[in-house]
Amino acid sequence: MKTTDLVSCKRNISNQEYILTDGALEFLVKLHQKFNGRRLTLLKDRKSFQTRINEGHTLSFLEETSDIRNSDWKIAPLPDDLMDRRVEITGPVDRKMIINALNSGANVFMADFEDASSPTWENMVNGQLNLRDAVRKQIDFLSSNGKEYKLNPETAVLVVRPRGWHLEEKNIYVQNEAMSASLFDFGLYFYHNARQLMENGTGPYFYLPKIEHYKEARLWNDVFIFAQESLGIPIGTIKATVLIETITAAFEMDEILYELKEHSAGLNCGRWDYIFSFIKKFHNRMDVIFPDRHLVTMESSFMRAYSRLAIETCHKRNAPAIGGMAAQIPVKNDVSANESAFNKVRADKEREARDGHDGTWVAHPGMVALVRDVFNKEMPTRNQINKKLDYKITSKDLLEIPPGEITEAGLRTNISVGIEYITAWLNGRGAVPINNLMEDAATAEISRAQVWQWIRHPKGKLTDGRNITMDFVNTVIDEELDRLLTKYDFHFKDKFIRAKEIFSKLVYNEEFVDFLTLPAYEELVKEGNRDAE
Ligand SMILES: CC(=O)SCCNC(=O)CCNC(=O)[C@H](O)C(C)(C)COP(=O)(O)OP(=O)(O)OC[C@H]1O[C@@H](n2cnc3c(N)ncnc32)[C@H](O)[C@@H]1OP(=O)(O)O
Ligand SMILES: O=CC(=O)O
Ligand SMILES: [Mg+2]
Repeated sequence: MKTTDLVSCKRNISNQEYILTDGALEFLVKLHQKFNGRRLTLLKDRKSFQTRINEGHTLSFLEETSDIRNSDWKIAPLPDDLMDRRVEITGPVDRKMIINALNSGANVFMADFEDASSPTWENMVNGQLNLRDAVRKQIDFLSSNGKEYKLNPETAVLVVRPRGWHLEEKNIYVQNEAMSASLFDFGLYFYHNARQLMENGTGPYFYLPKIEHYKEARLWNDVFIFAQESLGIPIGTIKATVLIETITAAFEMDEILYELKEHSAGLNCGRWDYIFSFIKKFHNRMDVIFPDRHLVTMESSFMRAYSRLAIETCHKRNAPAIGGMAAQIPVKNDVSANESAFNKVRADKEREARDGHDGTWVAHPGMVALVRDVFNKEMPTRNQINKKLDYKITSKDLLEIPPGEITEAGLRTNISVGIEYITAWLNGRGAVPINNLMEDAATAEISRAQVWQWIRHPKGKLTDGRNITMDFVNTVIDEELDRLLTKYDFHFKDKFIRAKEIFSKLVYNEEFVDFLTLPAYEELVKEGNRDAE
């Protein structure tokens, strides 16, 4: 039996044969056979740890790894093209957006299979095809309005973010198991492009999302070693930046850098998932409740503490600490709202640069020049890793609850944004502008998690004293759905209704659902299968 006979592909779309070649499938099978068991065990560990937290266990820095925190070690030296990352643009793996992002003037482009992408089979396969073409500098695009897109001579350094460990790619089965989405995204990009990237003078670079424990970073490191050995590429060629975007990972920053040290390209503050993770991990705790979403900002003391701890930890280990995403994007046809959006992004980036970040993320090409100017002023050198800091952050600082009120407007926004975002996701878009803000899977997670918590928490009351009951939420969901249907002139009505059902289940389900993308993905798979019939 050939190795490729072990794989079955549930969907068939044009051109997938250029990505799912026999060699690539063989590589995916090997990754699956070697690492999927460990992935599943680590996911079980996440569940048992959640049970412990539900029973009252609080987070603290780990005893078992104190040697790693207290001893002197550094990550391996970084390649030259990762030394200056002052502006990093992110975006989905859409063909036009890849070209725009690579041409945007940013130092780095993070091509995102994760928070910014809806994982339809079409998006995932075409994303791989687009990246393959981009790496070979053979990517172009003609839009329906006749605008032509091609790469500039100088482009951003490409970094790819595969999906997180919790997700599966249900269109690919190895024997009777669905493939891990992380191994699928990583494996295909690495297999097709690692050598070409090296010939281009760069390398296979990754962002790693939603890690909850240092052993999950160890798993990635072992995947990297195996992948490099399999293709005969020197160990340490892969470089990966880990997003610190779960509350548990905030207590294990040193450990995560240590696990990946020959492959590490530092840490990034994934602020939106971090807020979500805090609410999720402590959803059962009566001393934890967050106010309206817009009141939880990087100025909130627990968020400032976390980003400062990331910077301090990285610099101690000679690693870059990259800042996060301000959600403001340029506002069309409203000069003062546009100015306000730019001012907010400027203030956010000034704080990050002054605190010691070595670069940061932007959501939109229109923000690149602004953020570059801020970092040029605040950071005249290629990075500021040499700035060794001692912010003296404690567990208590990381766990401080942000103060503030819960309002009816805040509840309505969460419900409306949640339903509108899930609708876009079911339509194949993973990042969308809503109310002049970038919304993606991470920001939408906060919205639905807050509604779940406010319904159940004794302090889940509006400022005027009304309780946030299921009945009240139900009424608001119906009203917001009607408003959305009218706003979109009843286009995508079926999708809105499906999104409302998914959102409602997420907030009514007694057990907190780990990720909204899990039930929403089931819907995508069902729809894909229907289309294929
Ligand atoms: C929490 C996190 O994980 S953050 C990281 C994940 N999230 C993201 O990456 C979101 C990235 N940003 C985006 O997807 C987009 O900016 C959105 C959805 C927020 C707004 O997109 P749009 O409504 O299309 O913006 P807008 O109409 O102003 O775009 C103007 C042009 O800029 C392009 N553009 C906008 N954002 C990007 C981007 N991030 N990358 C590349 N091109 C972009 C558009 O494609 C458009 O190009 P065109 O003029 O050639 O047609
Ligand atoms: O991935 C980034 C985040 O903020 O979440
Ligand atoms: Mg995230």
